[in-house]
Amino acid sequence: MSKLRVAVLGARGRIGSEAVRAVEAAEDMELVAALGRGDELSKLVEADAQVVVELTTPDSVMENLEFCLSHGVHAVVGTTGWTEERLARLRTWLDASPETGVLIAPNFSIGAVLTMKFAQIAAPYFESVEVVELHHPNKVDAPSGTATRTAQLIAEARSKAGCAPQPDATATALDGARGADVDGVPVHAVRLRGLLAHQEVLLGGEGETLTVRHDSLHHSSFMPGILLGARRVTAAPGLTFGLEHFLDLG
Ligand SMILES: NC(=O)C1=CN([C@@H]2O[C@H](COP(=O)(O)OP(=O)(O)OC[C@H]3O[C@@H](n4cnc5c(N)ncnc54)[C@H](OP(=O)(O)O)[C@@H]3O)[C@@H](O)[C@H]2O)C=CC1
Ligand SMILES: O=C(O)C1=N[C@H](C(=O)O)C[C@H](O)C1
Repeated sequence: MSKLRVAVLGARGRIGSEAVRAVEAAEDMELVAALGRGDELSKLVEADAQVVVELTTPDSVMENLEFCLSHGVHAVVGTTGWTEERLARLRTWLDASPETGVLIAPNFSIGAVLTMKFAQIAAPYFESVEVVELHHPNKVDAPSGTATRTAQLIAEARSKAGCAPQPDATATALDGARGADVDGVPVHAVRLRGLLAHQEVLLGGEGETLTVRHDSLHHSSFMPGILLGARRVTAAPGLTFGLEHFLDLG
């Protein structure tokens, strides 16, 4: 059987360099290009890449995806910075390339995907829910894509269940003290040397609390998800948002 022809964009970055090694080690894949900032995207076409793994930065990802979709190259995207406006632009490119698939995964690690699922299940049963994400201090954005997605899923679950807004009697506060408000869910971002990528979802009800915590201790935690995404995206035209859809978690 022929090998899947995979290219990595952001190949010299923290996660990109780990992805290069993972693709090279995968028996069913061939690494056909490993590009960094400044490299010509035309190399993707010259290398006849079937799938691009996009692990660059929020300021680069849109241009890269526009190129991929206009050349019928499927994409597995880990880069953060997704807004409704960006997703709408991506959908117009996908409409023009209906056989091409894009997976955007806020987080490729199985534990983080399950954290989001568990938080979604638990959120309607507690009065209060807050998200705390903790990352290395070189991370470019805050809050993390994972925390934003977690808060959105929590808010959706609570709205569907008809939950009241969360209690919070704060009358005065320093700016930022209550975190960022993502659809009514407070999200707090910690940046600390020594950490990699961690998240806690804190849920509170009368006389009890529940904490769902996940820790990515090494970039290797993201690799099985990236490889799964690359294997599945070629048969999933259009936009898939969240690795859970390829894990049959709904
Ligand atoms: N979904 C997930 O599971 C995960 C997602 N991420 C996300 O992945 C992204 C990258 O994170 P991280 O590796 O830590 O960041 P890094 O800054 O270490 O890596 C980004 C790399 O992309 C390069 N780059 C920038 N623009 C381009 C371009 N146009 N073409 C090719 N390469 C480019 C950068 O080059 P230069 O340094 O020269 O600018 C850099 O080498 C972030 O958005 C992060 O949040 C990270 C981990 C897991
Ligand atoms: O920049 C990182 O490191 C990570 N970024 C992603 C995010 O913003 O959620 C995934 C993970 O948290 C690591």
